[in-house]
Amino acid sequence: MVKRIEVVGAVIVRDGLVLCAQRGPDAKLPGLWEFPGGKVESGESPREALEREIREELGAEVKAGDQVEVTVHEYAFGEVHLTTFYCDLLSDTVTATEHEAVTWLPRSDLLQLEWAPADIPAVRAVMERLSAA
Ligand SMILES: Nc1nc2c([nH]c(=O)n2[C@H]2C[C@H](O)[C@@H](COP(=O)(O)OP(=O)(O)OP(=O)(O)O)O2)c(=O)[nH]1
Repeated sequence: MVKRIEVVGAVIVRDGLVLCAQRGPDAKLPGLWEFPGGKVESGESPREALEREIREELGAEVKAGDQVEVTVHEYAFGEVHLTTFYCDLLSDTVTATEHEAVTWLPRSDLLQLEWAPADIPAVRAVMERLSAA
C-alpha cells in the first residue's frame, strides 16, 4: 500500500511578492522549491499544523486563511496530499532555520524556480490570483 502523507503549505504574499522556500541538500526532494510547511500531526487541524510549522521553520506567526489547492502527488517515498492555504504574515520578518534559502518573488518569476512537483497546481493558482489583483 502506498504511504499517504498529509502536508500543508503556506502561500504568503506581501506587497505582491510570494514567499518561496528552498529545501536543503540533505532533505527529501533536495534543492527543490516549496511553500513552507510540513506534515500534519495527529490531533491537529491543517491550519493549526501550518501555523505551527511556520513558527518552527521561519520563526514567524501566520494566520492561515483560504485554501488555495489540494494536490496529490506520488513520489518514490509516498503519496503526498498537499493542501495549500493563503496565510497572513503577522510578524515583520521571517528567518529560515530549516530551509536552504527563502526568497520573495513576483508572480512573473515564480515559474523560473524548480518547484516540488506537487506544488505546480498551487503555483499556477497563485499566479492567476495575483494577475487578477
Ligand atoms: N512543506 C512542504 N512540503 C512539500 C511541499 N511540496 C511537496 O511535495 N512537499 C513534500 C516534501 C516532504 O516529503 C513532505 C513534507 O514533509 P516535511 O516538510 O516534514 O519534509 P521532511 O523532508 O522534513 O520530512 P521527513 O524527512 O521527516 O520525511 O511533502 C510543499 O510545498 N511544502
